[in-house]
Amino acid sequence: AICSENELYCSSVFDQGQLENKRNTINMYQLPSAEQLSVVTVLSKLWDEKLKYRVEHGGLNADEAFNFMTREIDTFFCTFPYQQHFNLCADVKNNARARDLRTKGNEMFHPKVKRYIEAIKLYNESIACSEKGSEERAIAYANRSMICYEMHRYEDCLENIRLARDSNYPERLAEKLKKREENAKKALEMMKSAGTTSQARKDYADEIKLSFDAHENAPQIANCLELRKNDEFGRHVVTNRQLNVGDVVMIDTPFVNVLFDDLRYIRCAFCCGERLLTLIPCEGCTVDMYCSEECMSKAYKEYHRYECPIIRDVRRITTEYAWTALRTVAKAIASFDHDLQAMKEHLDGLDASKVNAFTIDWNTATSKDVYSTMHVLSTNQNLNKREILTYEIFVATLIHLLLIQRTELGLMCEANPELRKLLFDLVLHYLQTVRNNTFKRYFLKYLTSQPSYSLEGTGFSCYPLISMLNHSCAPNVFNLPLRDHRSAIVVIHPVRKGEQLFLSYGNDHTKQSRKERQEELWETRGFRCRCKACLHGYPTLIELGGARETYFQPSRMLSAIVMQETKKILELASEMRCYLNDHDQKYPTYQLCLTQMHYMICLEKLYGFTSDSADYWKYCNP
Ligand SMILES: C[S@@+](CC[C@H](N)C(=O)[O-])C[C@H]1O[C@@H](n2cnc3c(N)ncnc32)[C@H](O)[C@@H]1O
Repeated sequence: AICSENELYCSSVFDQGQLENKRNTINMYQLPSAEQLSVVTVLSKLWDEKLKYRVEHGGLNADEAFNFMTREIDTFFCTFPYQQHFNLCADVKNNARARDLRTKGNEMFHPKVKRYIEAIKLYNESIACSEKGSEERAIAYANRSMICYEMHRYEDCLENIRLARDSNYPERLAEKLKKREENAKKALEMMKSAGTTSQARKDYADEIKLSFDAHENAPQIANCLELRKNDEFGRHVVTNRQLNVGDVVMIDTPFVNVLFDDLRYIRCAFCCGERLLTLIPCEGCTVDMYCSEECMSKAYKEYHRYECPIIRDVRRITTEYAWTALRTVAKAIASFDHDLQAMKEHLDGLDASKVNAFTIDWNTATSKDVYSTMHVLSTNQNLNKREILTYEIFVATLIHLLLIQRTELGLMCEANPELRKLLFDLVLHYLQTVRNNTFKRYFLKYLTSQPSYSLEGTGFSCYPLISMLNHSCAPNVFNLPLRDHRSAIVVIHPVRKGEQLFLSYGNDHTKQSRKERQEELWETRGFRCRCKACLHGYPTLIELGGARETYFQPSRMLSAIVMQETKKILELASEMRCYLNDHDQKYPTYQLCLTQMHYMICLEKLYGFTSDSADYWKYCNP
């Protein structure tokens, strides 16, 4: 209903061409759904009617414009029926919906269909929607055990049987479950005596380590790295010794991590591990699922108590950037033992010019110290287009209202306007830092159609140390997400003593033209790139002579590497490393660029997340 109402609303305000323009203007937020679009369209109307005219014709300076926009948006929320318009409502468990989802799962499980992975995802959603201790939940667990059995995952099958019983599995069906349990135990015994295991077998390299001694105050940084500052790049990291391809110079732990929506019923919301056969639900919302009670309790303690009552609405109507900002606020408040006043005093005394991830002593750092390094990340607010800033104020106002209305923060701020304002400032601040300092994490997803793997996003992460690295469209280091949540910075192009380390923020000269990169970085991150590739006009891979198919079919390129055993990939990576070190002066050539890409894929396979799905498909249809 909201979609058609919204389209109706839009068509009364804009013609189709204008509407397209609005969508494009804010396309860096990658707004895919009609519900998210409705935020943009409401905002567009507001922007066109009031803000744009005043901001552009009112002769307002930056501060005045900011205050004017904040006031106007505030007034808008006081008068506009936004609750109905955005269909905002508390997230409650719903057994009828859980039953519907389970029925759809059963259709996927049917012997003629056998789409087990789809069935499991539907059962997981059904479990997330069902009430605690309900028959709906118990049956969904039992159905999941049935699929585990079919996939020869007997330990997971037994775990689901246990979960079903704990959730009051109905007596009338108990016999069926008992039989399955006996069969699973027998099959497991047989496997054990045959020396095989029913669970997925993993083939990974040993844990990655720093290639040099660590900094005295920071065990996660090689002691050759130094933080500098200049007008051109702001803060940046240089090396005081030569670095070669393969050197590992940082291993950073993200301050926040969010999982993308399409993985919600496949991976743990806290540790991001792929656990689709045994996920358990948060009891407060229908959004997050976890691999264990331990992850669930850590998530709740670290951030979820503030997210739980609002996350479904926030996810529905905003974007990944907004969820990441919300999580940052929640984690920040938790770092101060949920004492907003203490947090305010800390922030009032914080000298942002003196604090960063290189100045604190990580050996003794408290959660407040770590939080401070996040708080001082750059925002580029001065460079932001006014329209983007308006969008951010709009989303911050919406999230702030939801936090006040539905979480314990409402009570904390009730009698204290200063704390209420602090909360708004924090949401807006993190919306801006997140856009500037967030990095996408990847995993190798199994593709049944090839069969092979492709690199897919798992979610967003924001790091204290990695955020000090600037961008280059021809980067010399690579951000490698590790399986334990952390990320390693690995050299992919030799860096001479005194030179700066550069990451790619996702815009590489091999894939995009200079114009495309410049525009995208300006739109999404708010800066004009002045890297070597932009200054010297480095060509794309296709311009360098690459065959179109090789480039546009990365999965084929991947399969040759990724389907190999770990030992073989280690050998390949070693050969590639030598080639990249020996020929760096010739960069960029087709062979060097391609080898660099292949080298990064080897690292992903050796140290990153790989989809477990490869192990399931032989028992079912894609
Ligand atoms: C993740 S932060 C990097 C650290 C940042 N220099 C600082 O002082 O906090 C990203 C910001 O650094 C600046 N930056 C990064 N790469 C750049 C580049 N190639 N050219 C110009 N500015 C860049 C931009 O302001 C960008 O928004």
